[in-house]
This record gives sequence, C-alpha cells and structure tokens, in this order.
Amino acid sequence: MHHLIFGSGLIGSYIGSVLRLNGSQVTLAARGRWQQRLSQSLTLTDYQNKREHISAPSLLQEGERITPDYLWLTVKCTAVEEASEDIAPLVGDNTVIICCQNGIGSHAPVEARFPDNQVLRAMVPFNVVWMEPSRLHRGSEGTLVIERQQDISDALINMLDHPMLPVTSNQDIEGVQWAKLQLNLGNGVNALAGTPVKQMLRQRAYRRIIADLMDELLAVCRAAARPIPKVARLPGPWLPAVLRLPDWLFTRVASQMLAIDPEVKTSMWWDLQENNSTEKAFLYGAVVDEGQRVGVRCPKNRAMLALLEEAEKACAEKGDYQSQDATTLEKKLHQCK
Ligand SMILES: NC(=O)C1=CN([C@@H]2O[C@H](COP(=O)(O)OP(=O)(O)OC[C@H]3O[C@@H](n4cnc5c(N)ncnc54)[C@H](OP(=O)(O)O)[C@@H]3O)[C@@H](O)[C@H]2O)C=CC1
Ligand SMILES: CC(C)(CO)C(=O)C(=O)O
Repeated sequence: MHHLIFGSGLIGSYIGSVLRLNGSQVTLAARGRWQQRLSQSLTLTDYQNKREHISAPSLLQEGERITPDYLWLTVKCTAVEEASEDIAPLVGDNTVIICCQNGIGSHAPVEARFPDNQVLRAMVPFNVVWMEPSRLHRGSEGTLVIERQQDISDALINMLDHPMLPVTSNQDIEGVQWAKLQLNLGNGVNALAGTPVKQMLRQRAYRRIIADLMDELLAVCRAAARPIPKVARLPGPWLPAVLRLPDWLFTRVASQMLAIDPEVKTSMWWDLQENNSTEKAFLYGAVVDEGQRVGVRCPKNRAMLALLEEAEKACAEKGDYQSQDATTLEKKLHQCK
C-alpha cells in the first residue's frame, strides 16, 4: 500500500513518519521550508518522552506522477480548495483521500472534485511542533479519529496504530469534528493572547472567554439536535463550567488540561506569526453559520471573526499584531450584541 502525504507540514510529516515506522511505503509532497526539513533523517518525540528515529523520507519530485492507494490531505483548511486541483493528477480511480483539517466543512471541495473516490475525514486531537534541527514533537495527548467506512478505516488503523499515534474510527465524524471544534475555539483566544496555551489556561479571564464561546457552540449543537461525542477527558458539555472555576480549583479538577508542554501554542497562533490567513472561517465562522441556520445568535464567535480579521490585517500591513490581555479581550467580546 502506497501513501502520499500532500501538504506535508506539521501534521502530515508526523502521520507520514508514523506510517513509515509501521513499515508502509510513504511519499511526502512538501514545499517551501518543509522540503529542506524533510531532506534529512528525523526524530519523533512526544509529551511522554517517547522517541523514535527514522531515515530521510522520500519526497515527491516536481512533475513526478504517482498514484497512491491513500492520499492524506494535510494542508490548512484555507488551502484545501487550491490543493484539490493540485492533487488531481495524483488521484487514481481507487485512491482513498483522507482530509485531516480542523474545523467544519473544508472537505467539501474535495468531495465535489472527486465524486467517485472515497473521501474520508480524520480528526487530529494533538499538537505537533517542529524543533530544530530535525525533530517532530507531539506536545499533547489524544487519539486520532478516522471516519468509519466499511473495511477502509480498519485497514488504516492497522497501518497507523503505534505507541506514538493511537488511532480509532468513528461513524459520526461530523459530530467528532464539532467536538474538536469546541476545543479549537481556544485557538483564536490563544492567537490573540500571544501566550502559550498552558499560560493562557492558567488565567481565569481567558478561560471565561473560551467558556462563553463554547456555550454558543453548545447552544447551536442543541438546536441542531447534534450530540457532542466525547473526544477529550471531560465531556464537551461540562467544559464551560470547568473552565469558569477559580484558578485554585481549576488546577485540581482539570489538571489533565494543563498536562501539555509549557511552550505549546495553537496552530492559529503560528498562522498569525507567519503572516498566513487563519482558519477562522472554518472555526468561528462555522459556529456563526450553523447558528444562523438553526436560529441561535452567536455574537461572541462573530466578534472573534472580526478580531482575527483585524489581527490578520495588522500582520499583512505592519508585520505584527497587538496581543490582547484577558480583561481587554473579555470587554471587547462583552460589547458585542
Ligand atoms: N499543527 C498542529 O498542531 C495541529 C494542526 N491541526 C490541523 O491540521 C491541519 C494541517 O495543519 P498543519 O500541519 O499545522 O499545517 P502546516 O502549515 O504545518 O502544513 C501544511 C503544509 O501544506 C503546504 N501546502 C499548502 N497548500 C499546498 C499545495 N497546494 N501544494 C503543496 N503544498 C501545500 C503548506 O505550504 P505553505 O506553508 O507554503 O502554504 C504547508 O507546508 C490544519 O487544519 C490544522 O488546523 C490539527 C491539530 C493540531
Ligand atoms: C491540538 C490543538 C487543539 C492545539 O494545539 C489544535 O488543534 C491546534 O493547534 O490547532
């Protein structure tokens, strides 16, 4: 079985490396700095101090045509539409495409472009960072969830499952994605706060903001009669109350939420640092749109869209954006009706 990882950055390179550790044939399609990063042997580490070494991967050369059995699409949501055109010459009649994006709805252009192929979605719950000179580090816990589809997902689980990458499948991948989206509502707060996730979660005012955003998502899901599957240690509907606890109690009740590397920042923080457009439309925008569909107002998620838009604009114009302390950010969100 031949796997192609298309858009091999943090998540793609990690998944591709684990597939190789398990003996699969893997080609990585990378661009920019990732071509140089992946031209050498790699070390994989995780938050539990596990460590593996692996030889330099095989990179897809310009103009090279292969027809993989599995194509893992690991670009950002904002790049999926363009990438679905770029992958067309590489998708054979039997190629299974696995979309690995955060948020809701980004797989739609892939399904539209390849109506005769199996298109599955996967939910990545953990954080991956690059550490110079040649290390991919998984900074938090979680089990990768692949959309359950006849025997394909079982085959994928067999090829992927590894102590460095627990994996399972779920038929209700849309529900799983909403559950992950609930957790990702912290991404924009983290990006605007400009501090590591651990430091952000230690401040109750930031946690209250995330809880307010989650309340809106939960109200939308209730109105849409969409149950939220459990994808973290605590059930999603409990999280807002837990996040609002005073610091002394939160650190006891939710110690697992703080069991992350002290330097972990969310992918949206990285997007702003690197002056890329963020995935805000697929996170906050998805909550607002679904809210509109089911008649639930989501002013705070809408406000996050506007604040992130402002930050992206500042990055494009001045190369940087103003980080927001928790009190200021909370005030701004409360002003939105
Ligand atoms: N990073 C993390 O820890 C986590 C990320 N996720 C989600 O996983 C998804 C992937 O994120 P992540 O791995 O961080 O993203 P990265 O930016 O690290 O990797 C994506 C790569 O795809 C490349 N790319 C984009 N378009 C194309 C194209 N048309 N042809 C070839 N290469 C292309 C990008 O290049 P370029 O930069 O030049 O555009 C980039 O190198 C996102 O939806 C993210 O939200 C989920 C959980 C955790
Ligand atoms: C794992 C998590 C929630 C935080 O790193 C993430 O999905 C992201 O950074 O986008």
